[in-house]
Amino acid sequence: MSSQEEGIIAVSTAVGRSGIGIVRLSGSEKLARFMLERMTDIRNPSPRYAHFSAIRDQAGEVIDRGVVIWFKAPHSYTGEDVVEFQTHGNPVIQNLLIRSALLIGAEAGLRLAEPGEFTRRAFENGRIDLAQAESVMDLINASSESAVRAAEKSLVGEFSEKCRDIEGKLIDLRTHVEAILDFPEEDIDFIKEGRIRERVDDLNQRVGTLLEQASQGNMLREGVVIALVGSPNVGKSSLLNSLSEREVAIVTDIPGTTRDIVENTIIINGLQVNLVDTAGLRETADVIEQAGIRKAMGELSRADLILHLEAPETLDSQAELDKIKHHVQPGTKVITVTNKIDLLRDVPGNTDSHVYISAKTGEGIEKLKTMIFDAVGFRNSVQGVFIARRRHIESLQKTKESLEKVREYLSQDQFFLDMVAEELRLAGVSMGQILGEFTSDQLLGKIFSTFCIGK
Ligand SMILES: Nc1nc2c(c(=O)[nH]1)N(C=O)[C@@H](CNc1ccc(C(=O)N[C@@H](CCC(=O)O)C(=O)O)cc1)CN2
Ligand SMILES: Nc1nc2c(ncn2[C@@H]2O[C@H](COP(=O)(O)OP(=O)(O)OP(=O)(O)O)[C@@H](O)[C@H]2O)c(=O)[nH]1
Repeated sequence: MSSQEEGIIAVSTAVGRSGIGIVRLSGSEKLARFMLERMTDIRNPSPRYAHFSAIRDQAGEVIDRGVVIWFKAPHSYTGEDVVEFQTHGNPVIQNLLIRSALLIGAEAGLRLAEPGEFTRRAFENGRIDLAQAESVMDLINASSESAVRAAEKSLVGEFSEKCRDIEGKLIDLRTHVEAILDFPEEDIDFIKEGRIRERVDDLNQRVGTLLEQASQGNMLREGVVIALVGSPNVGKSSLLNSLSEREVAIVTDIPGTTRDIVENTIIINGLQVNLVDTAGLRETADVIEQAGIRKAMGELSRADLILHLEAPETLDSQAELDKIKHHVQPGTKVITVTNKIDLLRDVPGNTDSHVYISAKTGEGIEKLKTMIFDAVGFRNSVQGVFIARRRHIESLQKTKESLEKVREYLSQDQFFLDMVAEELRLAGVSMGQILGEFTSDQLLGKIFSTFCIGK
């Protein structure tokens, strides 16, 4: 286990006042013991024992009394020696503690941690792979219960395990193919009887399933953007509330209530939906409103779906819809929603792109949810969703492309086994990239720099 020369320290809990706040440091055993001796009254530290002790500054003055835990390498989060100072949650205490720790420990190689550096060390020490490291941050940022569950699965390594399994199978298969290349007479049946084909198909299917689960996971992570189009008073805020798992918007009967709320995030059955309310997009001379409009326009261009909301008394919003369509990607799906059907005597039947609802009574809301999920490709019934990132999806797609190429080679009467082997190698490399096996320092830097300090 490569223990680094430098030790790092940071506040690991949210900065602010709270019941308890944790400052932690990670480094060599020598540093950990030295810091414990200088900053606490603990004389015989036991690993993983919650010592209650005074925590002292460089002059021996008590800063606070709290729980101090020493995690002895390799049994810690980073795989190095870790010391946690669990104090009262006050930023003044934490600053004092860190300042003293740096004064005491700088010569022994202690410095402030950079964002994500604890987790980066955990990765570099082989405690977790890159996909797991990324899921730590995804877990912290998860905004729905489904996203938390999916991130937790990735963090314990369920996603990584599937990737590693596929990577291993790709290597086995390539090794086999290369052996045949070297000794053609050895296992010609392997090719003739199509057993190689079987294994490629099996792998392709596994990658496909994983790609589906990862895509769902990425949607849980990033959410989707929905543009809401509709005349004043059609019931946008009411719709938002009935779609949402909690009350979000203010409902009034004064037209124009939502004028300056241009964005709203709601959770629908675990999916984070960023709703851009285009009511705010009316032409205006107001500078502040214009700024809000520009922001909304930026969001709009990424819209995955347009919800076009009408009410029986305002079936005239076609022009507005046409205007919005100019600002989104061509081909963005549109669902027309007629609200307030509780006021109608006859309600027309739903179609694939038109649904009749009442935000007031809740009628049609479930149907609308289903239509939204269909339109954006979210299936909250998919089992075993892992939190995943675009980076992972791209790697899985590359693996799939390579496997498709192999299938194509194999379907020809004559093919070159070395080309098959090479494509299998490429497929394996793509899988390894998910786990961080061949990741450049530059990419690692980029990934960990988006973490918070102390993580
Ligand atoms: N107080 C505290 N809570 C925390 C963390 C922490 O660092 N400190 N974590 C930080 O993110 C998370 C938990 N992550 C952790 C991961 C591994 C180990 C650890 O000591 N692992 C040892 C022992 C395992 C065992 O006893 O079974 C090991 O893996 O060998 C600790 C925390 C969330 N809660
Ligand atoms: N009968 C009936 N009234 C509704 C329904 N949905 C909303 N309303 C009423 O319509 C009025 C406007 O609803 P809001 O949700 O504030 O409409 P809005 O589109 O957000 O309005 P602005 O943002 O102000 O343009 C309120 O009085 C609601 O109670 C519905 O399904 N049936």
